[in-house]
Amino acid sequence: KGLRDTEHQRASPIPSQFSQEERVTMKESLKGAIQIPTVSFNPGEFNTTALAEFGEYIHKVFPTVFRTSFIQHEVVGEYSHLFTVQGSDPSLQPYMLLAHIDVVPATDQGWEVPPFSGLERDGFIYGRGTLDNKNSVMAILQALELLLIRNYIPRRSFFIALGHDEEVSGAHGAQKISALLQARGVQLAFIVDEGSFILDGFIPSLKKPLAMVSVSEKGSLDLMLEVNMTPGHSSAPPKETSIGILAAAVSRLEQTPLPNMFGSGPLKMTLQQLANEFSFPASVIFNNLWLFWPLVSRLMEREDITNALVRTTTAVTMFNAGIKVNVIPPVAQATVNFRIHPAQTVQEVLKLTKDIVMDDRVQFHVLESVEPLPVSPFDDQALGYQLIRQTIQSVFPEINIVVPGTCIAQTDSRHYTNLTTGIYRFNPVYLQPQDFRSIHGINERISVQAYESQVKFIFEFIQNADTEQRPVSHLHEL
Ligand SMILES: CCCCCCCC/C=C\CCCCCCCC(=O)N[C@@H](Cc1ccc(O)cc1)C(=O)O
Ligand SMILES: [Zn+2]
Ligand SMILES: [Zn+2]
Repeated sequence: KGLRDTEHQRASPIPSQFSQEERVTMKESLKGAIQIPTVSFNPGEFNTTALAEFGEYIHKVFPTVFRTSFIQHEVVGEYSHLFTVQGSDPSLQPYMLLAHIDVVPATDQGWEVPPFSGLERDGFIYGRGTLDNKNSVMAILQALELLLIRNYIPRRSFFIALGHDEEVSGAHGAQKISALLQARGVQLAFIVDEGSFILDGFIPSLKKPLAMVSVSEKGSLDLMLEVNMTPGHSSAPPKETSIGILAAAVSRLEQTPLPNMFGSGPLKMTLQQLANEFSFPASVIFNNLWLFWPLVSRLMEREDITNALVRTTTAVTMFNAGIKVNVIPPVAQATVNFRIHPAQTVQEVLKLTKDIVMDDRVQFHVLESVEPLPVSPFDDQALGYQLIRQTIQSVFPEINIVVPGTCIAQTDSRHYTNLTTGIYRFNPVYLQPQDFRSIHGINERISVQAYESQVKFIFEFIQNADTEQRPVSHLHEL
């Protein structure tokens, strides 16, 4: 099912087998990348020394990529990198692989090894960026380097875009690369970015791992709530202060989750495709969602991660108030980060929020908002989705569940909707719930074997993408 077997759709003509020396080199290169603290702190506030060092580092560890005549390398926005790999067949529409080189900050606290040490312990490489997202940066370039060493020449052109500020919104990296490509008239067949994994143990009644390819991503609304009151002496306080009023408003928001949207958006398709993978009685429940949806939607609300799939989430992330111990505070401010369900809009969330707070003394300031992303095609004709499926089947033959899903966070790919309608978020790496918590958390790590598999996946994916787009039609399946 999926891509038609044409003469060009051979199973990876260059075998994805790497020598012992290559395997050691690839893991050491990843460790070196982790040791460069390319931290993004705030929009416009990055470790520029580290970002510059990272640029030099990739030149050093991937020399063939940089000296190949059909690959053009450009630095965009000072620290982001755009590679244009010219294929031999201009009739094939190009695609793009995305990753980001920046990471969120990390202190040593709670880590088994320092977060920028890149140390290997018991078969795992530890460090900030091992899952998010230097693994992808390095695996993409590593796979290309290994292909080039084997004299590979692609048929289909592709781009590699490595942003340097994804963790603080991508305005200087991805957004600029996107504008540059648009100005050049580029239209892409599809994009592959971070944003989902091979999920293992996320659904209690499903014992098998499943590959979830995110075909949409949630939107967001950063809302600042503000209360202004007359300041005064704390010895004769008013009945309510700006802090008390704001705290009550914020508490109402936390206590009143936005509506459960189960049944709308890509989740329904995800569960329908998963239905037959459950054993009895869960299989009956998932095959009859028309009857059991109230039960399933309630079960999903129970866990934070699955709750994030069924509704717009509300997270109070900042709270500032007070200037001195004996001064009634003039102003109190709180910032709330909403992650918007694909079936809702920014305006709807704003209205619901005002209705919940129901207090005229609370002012609302929209700091930033992004609508949820459209759903990318994932049918038999969808080249990007089918190539990911095909490559999963070959690299991870033990995985027989590949489903479309929704990314609960945001990715740089949102800056590229002007270039393609096919945006797929998938990291070919096994992820368990405790690994999920390590992303932006502590003890982020990747096993050496998982990293090798990721390189193998991209090595095969690039070759598989050389197929002509001849997806299987339903007629041929009859
Ligand atoms: C039914 C099956 C259960 C499915 C469970 C889903 C599990 C989710 C698995 C993986 C998701 C991992 C997502 C990783 C990507 C993280 C990307 C990220 O952190 N992006 C930032 C971007 C951002 C946005 C706004 C800003 O001001 C700064 C940065 C984010 O916060 O979203
Ligand atoms: Zn990331
Ligand atoms: Zn991140």
